[in-house]
Amino acid sequence: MRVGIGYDVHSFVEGRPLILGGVKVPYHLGLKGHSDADVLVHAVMDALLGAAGCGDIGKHFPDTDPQYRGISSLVLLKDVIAHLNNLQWVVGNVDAVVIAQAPKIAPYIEQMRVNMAREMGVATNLVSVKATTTEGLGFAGRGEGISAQAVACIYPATNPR
Ligand SMILES: Nc1ccn([C@@H]2O[C@H](COP(=O)(O)O)[C@@H](O)[C@H]2O)c(=O)n1
Ligand SMILES: C[C@@]1(CO)OP(=O)(O)OP(=O)(O)OC[C@H]1O
Repeated sequence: MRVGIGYDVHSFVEGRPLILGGVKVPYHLGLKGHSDADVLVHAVMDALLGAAGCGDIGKHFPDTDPQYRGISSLVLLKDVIAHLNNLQWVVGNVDAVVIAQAPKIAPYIEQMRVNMAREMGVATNLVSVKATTTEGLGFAGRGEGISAQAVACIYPATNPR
């Protein structure tokens, strides 16, 4: 069994949708990025890649490559899983936290779990998403952006538990 950690931050901008866990969350601001800037999926991918010792998303999907401009991060997540499966790793579970002062994301968390679990080919109960504010402190508290942290556990395909 191996574990990995992921962390990502994106700043708010006007004129883009806010995509978290593949869900379009209603809000007057979106996140800035080369892809759809889905900070939650990015943290999850980095945790998975880290567990397998395979670097990070910037290595696999460079933000200088036009093919990733505006891409859904769920597509990239599916690619990360294919990469891990090729190396004979299977996902045990993922746990993540979204750190945002606003908007309130609790109503959308179940759909985020469903979306990510579908792309990962695992049961929804193996994908956990939580949310917290920072009680007004720091960049998240000032409403400048959103961060996400994730941990992932992977197993050898030959010994999945
Ligand atoms: N962007 C967020 C932040 C938090 N939540 C939910 O609210 C609960 C209370 O958050 P605190 O930071 O005050 O502890 C938290 O447990 C989340 O369920 C949210 O939905 N969206
Ligand atoms: C996801 C990628 C894809 O080009 O672009 P961004 O949306 O800018 O996201 P970031 O978290 O900066 O990671 C880099 C890239 O892999």
